[in-house]
Amino acid sequence: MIQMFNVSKTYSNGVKALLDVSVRIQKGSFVFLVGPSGAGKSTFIKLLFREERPSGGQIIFNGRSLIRMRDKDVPHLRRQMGVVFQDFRLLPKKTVFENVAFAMEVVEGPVKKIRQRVPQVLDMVGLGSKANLYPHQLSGGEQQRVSIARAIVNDPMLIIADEPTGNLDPETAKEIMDLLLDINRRGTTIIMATHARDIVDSMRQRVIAIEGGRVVRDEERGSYEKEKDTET
Ligand SMILES: Nc1ncnc2c1ncn2[C@@H]1O[C@H](COP(=O)(O)OP(=O)(O)OP(=O)(O)O)[C@@H](O)[C@H]1O
Repeated sequence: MIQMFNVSKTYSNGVKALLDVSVRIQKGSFVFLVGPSGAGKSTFIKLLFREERPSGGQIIFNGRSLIRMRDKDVPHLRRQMGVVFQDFRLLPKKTVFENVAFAMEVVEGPVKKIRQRVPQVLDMVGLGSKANLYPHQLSGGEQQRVSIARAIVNDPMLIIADEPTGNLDPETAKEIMDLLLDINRRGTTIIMATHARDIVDSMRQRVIAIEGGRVVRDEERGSYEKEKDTET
């Protein structure tokens, strides 16, 4: 579903955030993106979302080149993706229902479908009874559930999550991971950038490690850090 060929990104200030990155991500997979602060994880994610353009190389999403894609086609691209951030990014003056409905309104979903779909998705993330509350009336974990509901409401092919558990305690983080895994099992591809070593080590999914802008490790059932060589 995603192919990156020799992708590099140099920002206008000369910082080389990514260098010669080539990866292929299959539809339906769950991928962790790990690496130290400043390694290039967020840049990787921004390129997929076409928030940034690469300086070199090629990116294919669902058969289409993100390099050649015209700006007017970017909203259509983004409709196929849901994004989840560390800081939730909910609209504070809208209720839970309205926050999720808003994501459908911006893509001009019909009112009838919105009324049907939003409660369905809120039930799925375990917030069926909190539809009329405002974000400040929710716990951090609940706010992240709203942001996940918003990310999946338009039934995207891909969820991109940038440190989704970064602001949550370990138990709540685990619940959020169970929810993401559940969404993945229903067929949605998930790419998650994280510093959460315990989560990565317990889930044993594909791990792409980036350091200094380069992919230094790519393992099918990987761990947060390179496992020590047991041979002597
Ligand atoms: N808009 C920008 N302009 C200039 N340099 C940038 C910009 N965004 C990121 N960088 C630089 O690019 C490099 C990679 O940053 P990036 O945010 O991709 O790292 P990261 O792995 O996501 O880090 P973190 O784990 O801290 O979020 C860093 O050196 C950063 O300072």
